[in-house]
Amino acid sequence: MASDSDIPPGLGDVKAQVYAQGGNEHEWRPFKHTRLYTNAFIIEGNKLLLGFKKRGFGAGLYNGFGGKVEPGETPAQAARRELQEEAGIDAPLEYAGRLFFVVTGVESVFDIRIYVAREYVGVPTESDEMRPRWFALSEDSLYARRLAQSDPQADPPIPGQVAPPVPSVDGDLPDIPYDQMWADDIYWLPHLVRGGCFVGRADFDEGNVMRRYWFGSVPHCKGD
Ligand SMILES: Nc1[nH]c(=O)nc2c1ncn2[C@H]1C[C@H](O)[C@@H](COP(=O)(O)OP(=O)(O)OP(=O)(O)O)O1
Repeated sequence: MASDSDIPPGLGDVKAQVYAQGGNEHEWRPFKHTRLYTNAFIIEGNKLLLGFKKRGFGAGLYNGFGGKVEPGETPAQAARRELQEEAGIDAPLEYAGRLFFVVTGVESVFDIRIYVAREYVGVPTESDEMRPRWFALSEDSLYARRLAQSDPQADPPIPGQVAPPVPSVDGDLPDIPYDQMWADDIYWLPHLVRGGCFVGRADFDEGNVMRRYWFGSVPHCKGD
């Protein structure tokens, strides 16, 4: 387990096993305000549903479905509402992790609760904010890309990384578009897909560049 002094400020009292970190020559940025957000991912068999963000923060990138937790809501309630609003579907979302992002030019810090479901009800439907699209979830696409992009000093081997490609039933679906996603996603999405729980922080410079980052796995998923 990472010692308390390794856990980045903002993540609270958490016991985590670090599996990726970088930019340690930089200090973590100080922050004043945090704001709660959600982000939800749907996995169906060997497919992952993402949304192309059409407007607002992160426009032009693929991501899960989510947004701000409104007053009076729990994060779990907000996650379900946002999934309905942005993708037109309902799902039994389960907590998977917590991510903390400090972004240049954004005054409050993103404190994001991540959720996942392996079933859903309804038909994924384009909204004003998001255009849903399925991507292929093969071991090959997840881990080969992660290996290719990871910082060699940071990543201990993860079981499954060198698994041969898994034939996809939906063979014509595109691979997960990590080059059109937030730079942190490649570090934790593979954990989410495998059913793991995680915590992490990244401080961003302009242009989707992580200045300092830290991701760890946690043994039990505890969230609200
Ligand atoms: N570095 C990052 N990596 C990532 O994967 N998701 C991030 C991220 N930084 C922010 N997000 C997510 C959190 C959240 O789901 C979304 C930002 O929320 P939005 O901008 O969609 O919220 P809005 O202000 O539109 O909220 P609503 O109006 O409540 O939908 O982007």
